Amino acid sequence: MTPLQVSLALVIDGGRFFVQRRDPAARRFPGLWEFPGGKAEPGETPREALLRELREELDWEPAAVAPLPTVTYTYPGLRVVFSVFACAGPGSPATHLGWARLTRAQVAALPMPEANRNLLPLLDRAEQELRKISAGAENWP
Ligand SMILES: Nc1nc2c([nH]c(=O)n2[C@H]2C[C@H](O)[C@@H](COP(=O)(O)OP(=O)(O)OP(=O)(O)O)O2)c(=O)[nH]1
Repeated sequence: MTPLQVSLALVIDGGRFFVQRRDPAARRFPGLWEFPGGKAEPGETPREALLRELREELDWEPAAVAPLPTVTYTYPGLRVVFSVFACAGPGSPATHLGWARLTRAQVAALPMPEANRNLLPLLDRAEQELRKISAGAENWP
């Protein structure tokens, strides 16, 4: 099974994570909550896919991006490799979907796709990794 390459953003502001609600009419995981991101296009690096998805989905560009460990998850008939990045920056993501900024505990209580349970440990590391790469950066925070 060729894995699907998906880039995801843990967008952090004030210790809270940005989540959005999938379309209730979506083919897969209708109405569940998720992190912004999506499938990489052929030839794209995970980071390029991330930045494109954030631009397309949220009209937003992060000022700081920190890579987190990759997570692989196998759904029935679908293997997904998640390239996860902690992101922060000024401005507000804009989406037509329902959205919220929530604490880690609130995110953990949301109905999300199965795979996301394996992403939760990364929420603890996200802020820490961002601080490391943003040390000295002017725009953040
Ligand atoms: N964006 C996002 N996708 C997720 C999360 N968790 C999770 O299992 N996924 C899955 C759903 C999709 O199969 C895939 C992301 O692909 P996508 O966002 O480009 O595609 P899509 O919603 O149109 O989904 P699909 O019907 O094409 O599979 O990863 C998550 O937190 N965020």
